[in-house]
Amino acid sequence: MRKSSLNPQAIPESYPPCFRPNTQQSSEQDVDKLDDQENEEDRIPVIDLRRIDLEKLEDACTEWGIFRLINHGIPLALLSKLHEHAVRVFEMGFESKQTLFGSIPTSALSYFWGTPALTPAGVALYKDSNDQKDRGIVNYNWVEGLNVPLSQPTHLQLDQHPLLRDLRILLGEYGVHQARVAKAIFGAITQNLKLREENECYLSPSTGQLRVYRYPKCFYDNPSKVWGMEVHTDSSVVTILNQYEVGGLQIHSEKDNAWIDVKPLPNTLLLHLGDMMQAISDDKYKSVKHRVKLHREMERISVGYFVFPEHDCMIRSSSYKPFTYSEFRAQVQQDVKTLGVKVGLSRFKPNRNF
Ligand SMILES: O=C(O)CCC(=O)C(=O)O
Ligand SMILES: [Fe+2]
Repeated sequence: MRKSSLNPQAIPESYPPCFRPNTQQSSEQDVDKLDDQENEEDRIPVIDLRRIDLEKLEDACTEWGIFRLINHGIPLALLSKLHEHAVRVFEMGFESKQTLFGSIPTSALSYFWGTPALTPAGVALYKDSNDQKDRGIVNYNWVEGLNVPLSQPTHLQLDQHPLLRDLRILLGEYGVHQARVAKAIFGAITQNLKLREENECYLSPSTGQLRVYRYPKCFYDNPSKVWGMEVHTDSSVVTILNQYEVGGLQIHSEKDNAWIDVKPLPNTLLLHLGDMMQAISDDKYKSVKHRVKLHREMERISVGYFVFPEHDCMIRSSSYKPFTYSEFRAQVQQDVKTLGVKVGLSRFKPNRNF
């Protein structure tokens, strides 16, 4: 697997212009927040997928909202081919990527940058604003991404683009594994939470989607002002993340009231609980807050799998008004457009007036 084998001259050409060096520099110099904290003990729980320990899983869900998964059964060769193809796609010139992806239906694959918020059609969603300055360099999330809905085999629409077609085929294969892993974990959580059979619609594999991200090297001279991805919680039931070998992900530990670096460990996946899981569990489990920091010297590739409830499945709990995932998503979209941020579950508290 290539860590950072790109020709340094070629890098800026493939970056969106505002992530390139010398586009816009801040006046302040700042301490470097980018260095990994070495030697810190790793306390994130580990769940063995071959033999799920229900008690350990319950502790991980209530205390952390995130855990590592080992023995996930995904072939290493698939993981490394996926990485290699992703690097090659992102390495293309920025303008070429825009032209290429502009010619492909977003239902098959879409390219975005500057924000992880997308419309249901896979198009980047920004705050409504007449003022382009609102989208200054520090307001962007320093990330480029590919969004791939897994519901239909759409690689046939990519026949004109062998690299993308091959990437889509690999993602299809990876998606099958991700759905298997999510189902196994959700099954175990169902037992722990004693959910009833009528709650089967809480996890719908047909809603699965993959995101492939590239976080650029940070050329900005004030890195503490910019994030690869700003603090957020995921809207999903669960998210499964592969951060390969370059770290950057940080989670917020409610217990310690502190940010913790999530170090990459070889052949290990991370599972986050999302907002829908928080609601399903009646706030017993928490949707974990997380963010991604950048590196000066290294790019970072990660792949996330997100799975949701059936869109019209009613989520009932004593902590929130009954709502469907479609309603939740529509509210998030409206908040991102009008406020620039996701408000999330608190919108659905029983006594909340909008
Ligand atoms: O790239 C990562 O490590 C995290 C991505 C993420 O948090 C997201 O897509 O919601
Ligand atoms: Fe996330």
